[in-house]
Amino acid sequence: DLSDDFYDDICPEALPTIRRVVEDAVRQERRMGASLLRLHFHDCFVNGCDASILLDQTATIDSEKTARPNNNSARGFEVIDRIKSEVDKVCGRPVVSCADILAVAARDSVVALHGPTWEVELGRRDSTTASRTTANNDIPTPLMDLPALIDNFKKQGLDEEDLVALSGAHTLGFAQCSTFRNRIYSETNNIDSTFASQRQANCPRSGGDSNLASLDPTPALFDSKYFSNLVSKKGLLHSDQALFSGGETDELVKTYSTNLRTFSKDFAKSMIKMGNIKLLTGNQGQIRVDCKKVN
Ligand code: HEM
Ligand SMILES: [Ca+2]
Repeated sequence: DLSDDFYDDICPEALPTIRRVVEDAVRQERRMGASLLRLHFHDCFVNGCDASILLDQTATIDSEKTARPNNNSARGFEVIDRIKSEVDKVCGRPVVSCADILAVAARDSVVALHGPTWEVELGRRDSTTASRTTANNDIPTPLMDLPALIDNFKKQGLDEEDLVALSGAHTLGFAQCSTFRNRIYSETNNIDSTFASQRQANCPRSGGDSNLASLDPTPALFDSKYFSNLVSKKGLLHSDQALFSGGETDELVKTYSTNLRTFSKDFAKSMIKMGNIKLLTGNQGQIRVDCKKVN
């Protein structure tokens, strides 16, 4: 249903415009690349990649923005709005969907932070609904163990290799103290003790909930440090370390920890797969004029 040349005839300037705005935003704040990548993930895991995450709360819209995984956490919405208005301007009319913008912005963000590129399949349409409940239920939590993560991804049609490769997105960006406090204070087995005390310095037992720590040592560079960190028991989230904790994904983590080329190739492949979860196409849904609301 999708094709990589979907906008070539109707608006050839669409993709270069998205890239320009993303590059601009990442130049101003490198973390924005991570945030945009995560938005696409949180969109796709809730009823497919249909830009449902962008809808604001109304009498009829059950906004996902305040769901637990997104509230005070998901960011980059203003950049998406800027992209949408520039793209609609250059195209002369609203022909590019918000869901496609999220998918392309995620790819361009990875590229801007020196990661791999891939062809984004295009032609997604935007939803007319959102679901806070589904966001709460279907987006994985940082407290999950390996079997729960595998199960969670399986429900989206993604396998264990996708889980490991896509978790490698945590080579970019930051997490708040509240998401890893339990790990650095209460876990003893599978955590490097020096790493735990270093992280405790900026994440007290109580308070400082939103203090940030980077998910790997190089949060603005797409590299394999996330995986080498896991091998040395320095994963920040419980769910990160779960991928290297004596289970069936250990071998793949080890492979990625020393092989950026393999990780990059598999990441790109799994991003395409994630970007194809349960899409609206053809005349389903709509092309929103304003990504924040239904037409
Ligand atoms: C495997 C299950 C996953 C869990 C449990 C998880 C959980 C989390 C948590 C708790 C944070 C920190 C949020 C905060 O403190 O505000 C985070 C950040 C992030 N996640 Fe994940 N995540 C997962 C998979 C993914 C995937 C598949 C992607 C993208 C393909 C992704 C991309 C990111 C990025 C880029 C950040 C940093 C965002 C920023 O700095 O703004 N994550 N994740
Ligand atoms: Ca990194």
